[in-house]
Amino acid sequence: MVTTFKIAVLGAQGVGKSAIVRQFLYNEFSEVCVPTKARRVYLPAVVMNGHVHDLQILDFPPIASFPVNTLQEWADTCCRGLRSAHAYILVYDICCFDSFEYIKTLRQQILETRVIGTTDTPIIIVGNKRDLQKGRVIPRWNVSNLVKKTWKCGYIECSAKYNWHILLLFSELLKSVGCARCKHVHTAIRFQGALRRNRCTIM
Ligand SMILES: Nc1nc2c(ncn2[C@@H]2O[C@H](COP(=O)(O)OP(=O)(O)OP(=O)(O)O)[C@@H](O)[C@H]2O)c(=O)[nH]1
Repeated sequence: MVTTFKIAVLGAQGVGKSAIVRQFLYNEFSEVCVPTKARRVYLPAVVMNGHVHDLQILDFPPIASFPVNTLQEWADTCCRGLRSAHAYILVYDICCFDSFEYIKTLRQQILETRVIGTTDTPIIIVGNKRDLQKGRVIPRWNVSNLVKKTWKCGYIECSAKYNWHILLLFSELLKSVGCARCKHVHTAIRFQGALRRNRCTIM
């Protein structure tokens, strides 16, 4: 049986959302900053412990706010598919305080506006640009403590530039989505590079 997991990647402008997704899917990184103008949809598949899982990764441009209802979601083409995601990756730049404030607000909006019964949708907080950690603005311990203990969310720091912890991020996410057969997902997901690349489409 093939299961599809819909993953929404959100964050302020320039924090590295697209870089994370592209590093995960294509093992590539670009220093060039190309702002995301419209929502991009990638449809890769991952093989985990011998089972194929379809992923729908949605790379969103920065959004003004999380849509409060389906009507608002559909009125804004950039937001489509946001409310029905199975998991959220909220990315901030460890060198930019405002980008952390942005995801803080977004997380609160997600919790307040998601439909009843879906409040257990996993949210993973990602501190990107770990390679620039000399410019870190909030101590790692403080963020990690807040995110894990108070928010009860996963916390991972990564560097899309150096492909550091990118695989870990997606494997942790899939585990938290509740993929029952994914106990050893970290090893198995390494095969993702050989996946159906032709099915990765940018819409
Ligand atoms: N040093 C460093 N630079 C990064 C990293 N990830 C992304 N960047 C750079 O940050 C800039 C923005 O990256 P994007 O992936 O376009 O960021 P984004 O969040 O998708 O941006 P928008 O779509 O405009 O919101 C680019 O110049 C990237 O090269 C990282 O891990 N380390």
